[in-house]
Amino acid sequence: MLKINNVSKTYKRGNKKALKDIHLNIQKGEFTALLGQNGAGKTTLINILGGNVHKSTGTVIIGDYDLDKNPLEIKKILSIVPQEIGSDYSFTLEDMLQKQSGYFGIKNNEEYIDELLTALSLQDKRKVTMRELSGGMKRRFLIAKALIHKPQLLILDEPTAGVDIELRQVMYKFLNKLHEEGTTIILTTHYIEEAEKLCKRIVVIDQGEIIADQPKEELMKVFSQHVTVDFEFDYDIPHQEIEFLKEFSPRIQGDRRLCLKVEKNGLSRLMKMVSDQGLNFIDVTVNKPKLEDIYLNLIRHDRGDNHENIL
Ligand SMILES: Nc1ncnc2c1ncn2[C@@H]1O[C@H](COP(=O)(O)OP(=O)(O)OP(=O)(O)O)[C@@H](O)[C@H]1O
Repeated sequence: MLKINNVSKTYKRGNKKALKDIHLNIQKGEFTALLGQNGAGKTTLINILGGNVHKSTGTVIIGDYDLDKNPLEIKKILSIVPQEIGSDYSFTLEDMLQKQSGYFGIKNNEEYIDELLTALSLQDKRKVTMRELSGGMKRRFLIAKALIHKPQLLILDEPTAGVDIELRQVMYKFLNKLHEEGTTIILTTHYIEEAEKLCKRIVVIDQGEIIADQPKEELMKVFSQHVTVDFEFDYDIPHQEIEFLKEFSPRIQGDRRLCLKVEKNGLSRLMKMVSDQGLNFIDVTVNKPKLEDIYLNLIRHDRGDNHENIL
């Protein structure tokens, strides 16, 4: 569905290399998360796909079309929900969706407009103008607008930023339904648990490069060889008292919580060491890594950051 080959982008201003030789191949029907810190290059990549930024090198094929040769054909099968909420403020939602249908040459689209507004909990806002919507409603409306021509590939750039939890659930349900119906979806988000919940494949981009690209389950499996063990104390932990735990990358949180990283099969050895040493903790929890931990680990590793340990 999407083939990105050797794509790089250097912005003239500041001679900034925002993307460095990106390769990405996404199959029809996949639901992919594109994760990365601020400034990683996600929006640049999305803007290239949307034809708003010219790539410096490389090729992009969407469906059967080359972005450089058939941009108009691509507009029919790709839709991007942008981060910024800039839209025409003086029309009602219904009017805007009618106009958008007309733009794609679709007539008598009332039924689908109704379906979209209902699925995104906007049915009672159809006669309301954009100006009168809250930020979260505007975001949901942008999704409706992007879907009016039933695109095969939908890219959402942080669709749930600033949307409250309940309405995020409405959006998740809707995105899952689209995925089940066969739409290929790429989602960027800063809510990692959102990617964990929705997406089947995780792509991590850092400083303009793809540093991870794996099915979510595989990524989680590789990293779940390790668990974190948190010991809680009712006194401030002196560093010399935990020197013997050096091999478990100790971190102290808030003076009284000691976090250790341990291989799953090393758990009982750790517990024995702690007990032999007579460490006087009041609580202990064992946590499997979440996607968020894995993601932070990948990014830190890529940057050669290793300031996790305290000893
Ligand atoms: N028009 C531009 N001119 C010059 N540099 C730019 C331009 N747009 C983006 N950049 C730079 O390119 C890099 C990648 O930016 P980009 O907006 O793609 O990141 P991002 O991953 O989308 O970040 P965020 O999560 O904050 O949206 C950043 O260093 C940014 O400062």
